[in-house]
Amino acid sequence: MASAVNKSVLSDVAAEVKKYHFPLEDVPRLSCNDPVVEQMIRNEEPVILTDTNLVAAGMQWSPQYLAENIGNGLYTVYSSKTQKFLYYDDKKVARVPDFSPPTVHEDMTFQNFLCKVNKRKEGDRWMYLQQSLNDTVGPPIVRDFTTFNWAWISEQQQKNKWGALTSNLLLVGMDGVITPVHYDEQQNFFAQICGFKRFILFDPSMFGCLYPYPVYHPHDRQSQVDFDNPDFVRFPRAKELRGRQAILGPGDVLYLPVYWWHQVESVPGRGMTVSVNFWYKSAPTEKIVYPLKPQQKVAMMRNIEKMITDALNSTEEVAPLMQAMVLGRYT
Ligand SMILES: O=C(O)C(=O)C[C@H](CCCc1ccccc1)C(=O)O
Ligand SMILES: [Zn+2]
Repeated sequence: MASAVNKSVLSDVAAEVKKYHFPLEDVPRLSCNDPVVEQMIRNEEPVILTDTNLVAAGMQWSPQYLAENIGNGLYTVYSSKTQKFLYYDDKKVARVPDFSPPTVHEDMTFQNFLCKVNKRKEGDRWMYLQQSLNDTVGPPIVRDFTTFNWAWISEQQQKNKWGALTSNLLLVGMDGVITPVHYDEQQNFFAQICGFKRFILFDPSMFGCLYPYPVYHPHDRQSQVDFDNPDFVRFPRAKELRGRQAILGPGDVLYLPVYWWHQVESVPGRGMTVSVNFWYKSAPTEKIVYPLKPQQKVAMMRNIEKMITDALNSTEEVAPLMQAMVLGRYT
């Protein structure tokens, strides 16, 4: 089945995207009927699926269509002085005294968001609407939502023993916006509807090269490494990074396995992007099998960090204690 996005457009987009200091290999683009796909999802390997028809009627969700049909509910719109939208957890801001949020978010109607985007001038803040779909959306959107390919995605959920669908995040970005490299703790089927998104992916074993913020920090799960200006003094192992790239066009779906690092770029010059993700709780670990998977080691490190921080009841004492435990003893 011909993939919805044609190959020559994809190679044009591939030539346009930014180059970074690390090598990238292409993520395979396969039909969801290809038997290899089932194995890749089972093995938690990223793969682009070209013909799931996952969002079905949602393929008509252009920014204009959404403005006309989504109703007058309020949506969370992030704005940033730069193209980067480094996510932060509001609930953890209090614990880091001099934390200055890199973005601000404001609730507004979809129509107001689109109006602000259309009249934005050079030098104005960049804007990115990121909102979980809920029942406040207008009836046409609810109807489109029911046409999603729930049979197919529920089959993936069951076959891989994933937990519940936790949310569908609606993402509407100006072209050029970037979500810097981070990992999530959920399985993700990411559906691209409008425009082109370039994913840079790193497998979970690269945790040591990406230097995530402390777990208690508002930027928990985000890397401290700035790909546009990597500080190889503070983060020397960033030099060892080797990644994968997935360029998604309208109709493409990326299977993004839990704990896999990803940076998401709305390709400049290719129009506003509209995407919907499907976040699922990951399968519970039934039986511990050795050697442990990198994902399990990341989960362990997170638990240990939380335990030590809570037990010390102070963030300043975490590093000295862990250094005393390891330096000169295990290194
Ligand atoms: O679907 C995913 O996982 C993505 O990262 C998609 C990404 C926006 C996600 C925003 C976000 C980042 C961290 C925590 C919660 C929300 C994009 O498409 O720009
Ligand atoms: Zn993410």
